[in-house]
This record gives sequence, structure tokens and C-alpha cells, in this order.
Amino acid sequence: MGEAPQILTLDITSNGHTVKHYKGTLSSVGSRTHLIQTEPSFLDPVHFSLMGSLETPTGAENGSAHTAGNGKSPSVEAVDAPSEPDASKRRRSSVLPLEVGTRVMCRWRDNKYHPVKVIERRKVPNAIPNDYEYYVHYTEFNRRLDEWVKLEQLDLNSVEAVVDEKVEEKGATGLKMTRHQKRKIDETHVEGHEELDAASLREHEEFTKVKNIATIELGRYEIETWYFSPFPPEYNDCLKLYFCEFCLNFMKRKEQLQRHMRKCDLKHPPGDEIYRSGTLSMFEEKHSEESYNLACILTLPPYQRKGYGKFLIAFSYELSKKEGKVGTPERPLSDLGLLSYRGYWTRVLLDILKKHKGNISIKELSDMTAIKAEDILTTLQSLELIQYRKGQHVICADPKVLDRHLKAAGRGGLEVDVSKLIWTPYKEQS
Ligand SMILES: CC(=O)SCCNC(=O)CCNC(=O)[C@H](O)C(C)(C)COP(=O)(O)OP(=O)(O)OC[C@H]1O[C@@H](n2cnc3c(N)ncnc32)[C@H](O)[C@@H]1OP(=O)(O)O
Repeated sequence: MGEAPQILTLDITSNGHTVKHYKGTLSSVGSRTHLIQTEPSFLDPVHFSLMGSLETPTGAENGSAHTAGNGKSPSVEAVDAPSEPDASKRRRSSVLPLEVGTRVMCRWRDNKYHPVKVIERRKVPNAIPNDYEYYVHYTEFNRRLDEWVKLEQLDLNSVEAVVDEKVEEKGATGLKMTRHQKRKIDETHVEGHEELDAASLREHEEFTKVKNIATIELGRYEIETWYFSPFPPEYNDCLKLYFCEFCLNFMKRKEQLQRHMRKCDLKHPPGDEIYRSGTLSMFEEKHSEESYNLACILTLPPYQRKGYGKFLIAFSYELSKKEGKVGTPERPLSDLGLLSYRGYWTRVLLDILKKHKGNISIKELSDMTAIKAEDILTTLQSLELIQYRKGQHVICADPKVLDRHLKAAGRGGLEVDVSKLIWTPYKEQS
């Protein structure tokens, strides 16, 4: 039997962080040792020259290596490929500073690399000239995760050669955008501005592309902001704002907030209290002309994933039932809004389908739940529970399939105790 193959792992590090990881088995031919690479499964050309054969990398600047498997340090022969520092220096000088629009891989908070697009760059104060940090959009994620990152978080070997044209340079002469241009904007920006023409959309995009306020202090919490927010110009230089948690007035300095708190006598939202259960109260605020049963919900980040969102959704349908109407939320739904609604609709509808014996129509489901027929249809369609048979649409409710979907829809939110809702619908008040 031959010896077990030696396995070498090589981690290229930059400022203490692993930026590339290679693994392979060692093969010896005479005095030469080669790395037969097993990870990653493909190489980009820059690293191919490095990986063809390896200098024992212990002395490499910004590089570290360790052995795995039998733990022996292999002796690996050098070839005429450029050393990593030289190649890396050349690479840096050819791509830096990165242009706005560059696509590159960036290390995120999960310590993994994700594709990003550079949205903005700024010089690092008191640093060497041309030292920038970059505001990036993670193309797989929602825009709320856009952030300023340091150069060492970016994998410069992954810089894509083609830089996206600046959106504002495109279509500057005409008001109509091509579908491609529209997609480019949608990719990096919040949806819901369908009413804007191309020029206004570009102006809006330019103005809102970087978050202005980084954090807010509200009560006991310091909260990172998610998006740009249109504060008055005198707040342009503020990174943090201090909010009164009762009236939501905001101030530049903590002492101003403390002075304000001594005077502020608002201790609950405006409107009549219409529901109280334990520590949870609901206040009536206003009538919707558009007959939505919910305009926009928000759970502040420290309180998220505790069931308040689902509670608010369930509450809105209880109000609709009291009104004897069907309800639907205002559109467009955000990504998290859609997740919360899809979960609610799925649980409510599938609970009924599970218990119901015999046929049931969309209209009957709508009457029972106050959920608008279109929302029922899209929910059941997305779960593939609607089939077209003998010329008509039917709901197919196999109990096992229903159970699977119900499990995937997750838990319900905080319970709405309808007996504690004291509210007279708007129509009846007049
Ligand atoms: C009509 C409209 O109002 S659309 C606009 C909705 N509002 C917004 O997008 C504003 C920003 N987002 C928020 O304020 C909140 O995320 C809300 C209001 C959407 C949800 O509030 P929460 O109090 O967190 O909701 P809740 O705890 O009931 O959870 C809702 C479900 O949505 C999903 N969800 C919520 N946040 C996340 C998240 N960050 N990641 C993955 N899933 C999530 C989950 O399925 C969650 O259920 P689970 O916790 O049982 O898995």
C-alpha cells in the first residue's frame, strides 16, 4: 500500500483575513512536488500561474499557509511564475481606485464573499492618497444592506472588467428609458416610484443612493438605519440623530433630547385607544379613502421577529370583518411585507381548507376571512393549489400538501383577542 496523499491547504490573507483558500493533494515527481488542486474547482487566470507549482509560502508578505492531513510541511519547488505580492501589487494598481459601477466580490458580515456593485466612493480621511472606502450594494440582497466597506473587504481578483455605465449618463436625451435601463435602476433602488418619469427617477436615484443618517437613538436603543431619508438640509452633516420615542421629534444632540424629554407630555400615539390586551394597545388614527385596510406597517428593528407584524396584519383583517368588507394592503408591498402577508394568508386559508369538508369557492373563502379574492387567488396559485380541470379553476387541497405548506408558512403572530377590540367602523360614525 502506498502512503496516504499529503494534503496542503493554502490561505492567502490580507490584513489578517483570508481572501483566497486553496486545497490540493501533493504529488512528487523526482525532487519536484506539485499541487494537484481540488479546491476551488476552477481557477481564474491570475491564480493559475501561482498554483501551477508553489514556493513554500511561509515567507510571503501578507500570506500564510498551513498544512492539513499528515501535518508534514511539504517542500514545494518554485517556478518562474510571479510571486503573489508582485502579482497582487500589479493587480491593485491596475484596478484601483475602483470606479463607481464596478462589480466585485465583497466579504460580508457572514464572512463569505458576495457580489456587489460600487455605488459611491470616498477618500479615507488622513490616509495615503488614493485610499478610498466604497459604498456597495450587495446585488443578491435588499438595498437596506448597502454599506461603506473598507478596501480589504473587497476581493480585487474578482473585479469585473466591464464597469456599468452610470445610469445618469444613459438616456439623458429622452424621457423614456429602455427596459434595460429600468432594470439597472430597479436592481439597486427601492421599488415603488412607478409614477416618476425617467429624468425624475434618475434624479431621485442620485439623491438617495447613499444612506444619509447612519444611526438613530430611540429610547433604550441605538438603531442602524436601513435607507436614505429626506431630512431637512440642516441635518445633512449628521451621522446620528436622537429621537423622542413618544412624539418622534428628532434632534442633533443628546442634550437637546434630554431637554425636550423634560417638556414632552405626549405619552401615547394620537387617536383613540381601541384595543388593549396586556401591554399591547392599538390606536385609531385615520380613515382610508382608498379603502385599503392597511397602509404601511413598521416594526422597529429591536422588536422585529417577535410576531408584531403578523399581529398588525391579523388586526387589520379583524377591522375589515367588523366593517363587513374585504380588505387588502396598500401596494407595493416591500420584500419583508410580502413575506409577512404571504405567511398570514397561507396560514389563514390553509387552516380553513384543512377543516372544510366538500367544495369551497374563492368567494366563500373571501367572505370568511375578509381577504380580497385576488390575494386569495395569488396565494393559492403560488402554492400550486389551483388547477384547471374540465374548463374551470378548482382548489386542490390534498391534506398532506396542505400540512407541508402550513409548516413552511411558520408560526402565527401575537394573538388578536377580538373581545378586546372596541371600535365603531367609520361609516357608522357619520
Ligand atoms: C403593506 C405594507 O405595509 S408593506 C411594508 C412592510 N413594512 C416594511 O417593509 C418596513 C420594514 N419592515 C418591518 O418593519 C418588518 O420587517 C415587518 C413589519 C414587515 C414585519 O415585522 P415583524 O414584527 O418582524 O414581523 P413578525 O415577527 O410577525 O414576522 C413576520 C414574518 O416575516 C418574515 N420575516 C420578517 N423579517 C424577516 C427577516 N429579516 N428575514 C427573513 N424573514 C423575515 C418571517 O417569515 C417572519 O415570521 P417568523 O419570525 O415566524 O419567521
